[in-house]
Amino acid sequence: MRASLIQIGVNEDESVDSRRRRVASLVREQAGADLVVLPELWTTGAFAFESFTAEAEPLEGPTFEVMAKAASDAGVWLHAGSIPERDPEGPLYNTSLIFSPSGELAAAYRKIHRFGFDKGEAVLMGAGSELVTLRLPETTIGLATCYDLRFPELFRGLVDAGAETLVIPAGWPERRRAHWTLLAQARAVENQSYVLACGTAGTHAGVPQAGHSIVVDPWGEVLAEAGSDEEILTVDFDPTKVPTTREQFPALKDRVLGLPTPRR
Ligand SMILES: O=C(O)CCC(=O)C(=O)O
Repeated sequence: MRASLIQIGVNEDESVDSRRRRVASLVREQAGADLVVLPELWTTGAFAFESFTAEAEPLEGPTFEVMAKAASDAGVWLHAGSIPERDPEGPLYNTSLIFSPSGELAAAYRKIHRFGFDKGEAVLMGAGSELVTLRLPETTIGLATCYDLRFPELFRGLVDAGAETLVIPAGWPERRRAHWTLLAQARAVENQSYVLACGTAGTHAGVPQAGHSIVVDPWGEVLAEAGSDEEILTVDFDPTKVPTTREQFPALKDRVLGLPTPRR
């Protein structure tokens, strides 16, 4: 299976519309890949809090339209990263969109763990509440977004729901790049799954981005890693390695569920 992670740069000197068009043409160039992945909130930048409200769009808004077409033009499964979604009856959400090769919306995932503690995304957006997996022809993907990477229980839930390949768009800052790489490998090893984590390049809202998109196999080996600049990271991987790894080293079967919480 071939995946292309498009690590685009988000810089304020490019309008959201031009970026949409540019990204769509990069997606089209990936014809021949099975799965294409984009970063988190790439229309605005994950740290451009001030733009979230102005640039928020309905699920089936301009990004949806352009990305659905790009997926069908390229004939690829497209994880179109996430958008600031405006729910007509609720708050904004950080929502990932996945399109089939015919341009149909196949899944949407609202980020569960919002980043920022008492500011930014954590106060501007609502929290998703549903785990999302999706069967592709060769693997079942499980969805998570950026800060979610810090919460192993989410990934256990995805594995219980059948996930074999964990796909994680992000706008992870350079300052904590070591955590990004370490956690991507940890999630792969502990869940005996592939991890496809697509970061952002450039600097937006004064926050230098880590880039370093990464693909890790179920044994924890890094198959490919990008640098900090714009880059398309293309990798061929064998999805059958997930069941093989889980069979040959069946640690997931040794989980002890429902451990009592310690007394304080
Ligand atoms: O957890 C981190 O260090 C970064 C998370 C983040 O930037 C995000 O979720 O947007």
